[in-house]
Amino acid sequence: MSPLPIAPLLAGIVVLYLVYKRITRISLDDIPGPKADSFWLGNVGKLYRSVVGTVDFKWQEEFGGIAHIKGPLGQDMLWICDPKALQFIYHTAGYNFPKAPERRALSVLTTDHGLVFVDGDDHKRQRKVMLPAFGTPESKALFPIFSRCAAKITTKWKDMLFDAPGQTSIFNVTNWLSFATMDAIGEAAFDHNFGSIDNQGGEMVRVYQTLLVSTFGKLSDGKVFFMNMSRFIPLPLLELFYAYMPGIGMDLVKQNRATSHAFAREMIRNKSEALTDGKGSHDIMSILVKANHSENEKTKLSEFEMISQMRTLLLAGHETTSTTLTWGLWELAKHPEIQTRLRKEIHAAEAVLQSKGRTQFTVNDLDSMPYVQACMKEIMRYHPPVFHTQRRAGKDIMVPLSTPITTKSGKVIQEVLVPKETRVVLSVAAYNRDKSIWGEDAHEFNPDRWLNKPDKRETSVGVYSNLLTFSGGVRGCIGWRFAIYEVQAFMIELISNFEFSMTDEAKKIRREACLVMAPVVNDVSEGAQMPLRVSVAQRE
Ligand code: HEM
Repeated sequence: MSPLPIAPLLAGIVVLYLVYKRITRISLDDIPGPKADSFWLGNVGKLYRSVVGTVDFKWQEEFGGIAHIKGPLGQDMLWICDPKALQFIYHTAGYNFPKAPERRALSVLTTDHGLVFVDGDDHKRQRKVMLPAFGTPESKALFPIFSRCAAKITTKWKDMLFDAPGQTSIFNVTNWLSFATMDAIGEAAFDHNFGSIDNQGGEMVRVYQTLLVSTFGKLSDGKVFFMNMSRFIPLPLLELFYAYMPGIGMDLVKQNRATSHAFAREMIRNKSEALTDGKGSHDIMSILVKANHSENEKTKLSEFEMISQMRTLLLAGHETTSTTLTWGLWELAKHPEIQTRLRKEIHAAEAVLQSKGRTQFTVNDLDSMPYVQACMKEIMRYHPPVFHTQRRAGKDIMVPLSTPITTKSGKVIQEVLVPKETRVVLSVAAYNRDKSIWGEDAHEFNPDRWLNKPDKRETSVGVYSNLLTFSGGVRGCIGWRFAIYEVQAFMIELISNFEFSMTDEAKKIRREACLVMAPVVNDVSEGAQMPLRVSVAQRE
């Protein structure tokens, strides 16, 4: 047969196939959503780069719990904050809503092939080895370490304030909290003293301190476009590309990788030797090394996976808690009446402690400080460090909604059929301000809401207190217990000893999207900043 008739025949088949696909495709076109800002970036340019929450809150007000948004070149995406839909995606559907490969490739930059990166069976296997280190008793046992690290800041700041006029000065508290939480993760996870507070830095702090801000802050149009379109590049190729890509932030990524790998290798060697000598310790890494030794070959983690877990813990276990504490101190500086009430509760609990001849709080004492817990929860609700998570539909899947929506064609629907491969942005920021859950004052910072909270909620989302701050389901934050004890230990120590107040610079602070939510005064290039006035607190 001559090739000539074959070409039009093939072209005809392709056209027919495309028409067939177009006709039979599941369409999201009837779901209301914002108009795309541009064809090149759709809605995601604004969503990823605006002050955290501003776009989410607007869409939540306008479209409710779900909106059809556009990615680059007209790609269909969904933006979701509806409680039932989130509950379904995180919990019920589980691995049917995996992470998208283009997002996983980004996490390789900072955490290699650790728990944040892996999916499916690999994720199940890694999580099984990790879980024993993050139970309730294991996390509670870390409380004294957190209190000790917090007390180091007290000693340092009191020394610095001793000679300051009026015993008051302006500190960039975010730096100090970053040092302290680095020391805390060092001791808790590796039984290692980074000495960050003592040295006000050190190599490990240097390679972590501005990592997320320099790598993911102020994304250019090109980066936003590439990050989304890279879904069409096979994952191994994409990883290779990122590994050699030059650019702002990439030098730091490479230094971070080299430094943290060297540290991780040494730690794993030490822990394994200690285990062989019968001298196992109780830090997270020792528990992991032990769990990994006793597992059978098929479920074991490789050396590279162990190194990856250490990088994962260093980043996930330090950046998020220091960010939470930073935003918390900002809110307390903005609300002196809340700060004073908090301090009174802590001082009263300290008096009881002393009357019993004790000097250190334990986890059990936290029950006697309900306002500390209420403030911590409100900080976590109001300023979730991880403000979006993203997933892709692994198959065509029906997602239920708590609140029905009216489609563009006028139908009222209570579930949405999500086509396979659709990228979904799950808005932690918007869910945490949902008025149907938190009440009409959801946009106000009000710790009292936790003290007057009704017992029953309709749909419980998230691993902790119906907040989405730690995500939920099969990929919920593994370190949430660790985090709540760490944040409380720091709050108790710092509020007991210091008074925080606003500065003119702090009034300009905005919530910058840098993968986590960083406080920025002027430009991202200046790094995260939280300049607050710090004074020694008075005792009655
Ligand atoms: C306030 C502090 C923290 C916040 C707000 C937070 C938030 C989150 C969120 C939202 C996720 C899910 C991401 C997703 O679904 O895509 C996550 C996952 C994770 N977090 Fe946290 N986290 C915090 C502290 C910690 C700590 C202290 C550790 C460890 C010591 C930790 C380790 C992890 C790990 C390993 C994952 C991956 C879990 C998985 O995929 O199975 N986090 N975290």
